[in-house]
Amino acid sequence: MMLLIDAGNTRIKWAVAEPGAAPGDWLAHGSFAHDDGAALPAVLAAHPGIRRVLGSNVAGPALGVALDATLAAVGLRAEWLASTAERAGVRNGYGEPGQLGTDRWAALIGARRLHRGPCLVVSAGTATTADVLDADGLFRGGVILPGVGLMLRALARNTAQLPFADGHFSDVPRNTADAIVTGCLHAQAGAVERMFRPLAEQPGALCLLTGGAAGRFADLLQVPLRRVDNLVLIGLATVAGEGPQPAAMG
Ligand SMILES: Nc1ncnc2c1ncn2[C@@H]1O[C@H](COP(=O)(O)OP(=O)(O)O)[C@@H](O)[C@H]1O
Ligand SMILES: CC(C)(COP(=O)(O)O)[C@@H](O)C(=O)NCCC(=O)O
Ligand SMILES: [K+]
Repeated sequence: MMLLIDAGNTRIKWAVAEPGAAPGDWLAHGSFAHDDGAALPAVLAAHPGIRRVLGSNVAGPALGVALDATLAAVGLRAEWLASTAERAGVRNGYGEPGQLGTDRWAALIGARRLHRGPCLVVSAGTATTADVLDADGLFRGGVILPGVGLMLRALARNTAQLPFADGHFSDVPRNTADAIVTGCLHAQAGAVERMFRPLAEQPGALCLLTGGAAGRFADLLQVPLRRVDNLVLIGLATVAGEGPQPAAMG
């Protein structure tokens, strides 16, 4: 039994799976806040059969140290994914491969497992990322923008008159809350659709959309779309299926 951990900037997602399980076929899964010190011990207590832990952490070394300490208390040592030049059939086109967020790297690996054609891998979390994956498994590059929640908070924090908006999408907004929410959702959907344009003419091109905020703008996207829960964890499970990590870090 293995534990997969996706530590993002807002929260930590986890899943327990048998080695070799189908993508997304978890025995259990969930999420917890960074400051919820009781959550991981509870997961470990509920699944005493865990023998291997694979993780991605983009939320900083302090969180990694805390997670490592909790795991060490039950005799486990996490293999933290590093972004490398090549892994599980995906080649990393970043100028410096190690600079790529490990959650993006894992999501690309998961996407390659789910779809063999050209793919735009979109992760809507704290930040939104849209990453171009070629049909032959080359990650060409991608974009990072503030996620939906961050965009909304930025407007509320940095203006005198704008509230934290709890509005709805509208074709032509006629109140402040709807104007803000609609603007932020257009920004997200627009970035995705613009990044998809170069792929659109290629046969089998698909946008894979994951992340906690995906539901806020999925319906707006005018691209061939597949929603996937926990694509990062699927990528980590794929890496686990390749055997021991070459360079475990953390
Ligand atoms: N239960 C939830 N807890 C926290 N964020 C949530 C929840 N449900 C949806 N969200 C949205 O999802 C975003 C976090 O998504 P997630 O993919 O977990 O991000 P990250 O990987 O950056 O931690 C939040 O910014 C928020 O907009
Ligand atoms: C872009 C990110 C902040 C996304 O983090 P998330 O929204 O998943 O918490 C993260 O992947 C990251 O810190 N990346 C490092 C820089 C890069 O990928 O180029
Ligand atoms: K993200």
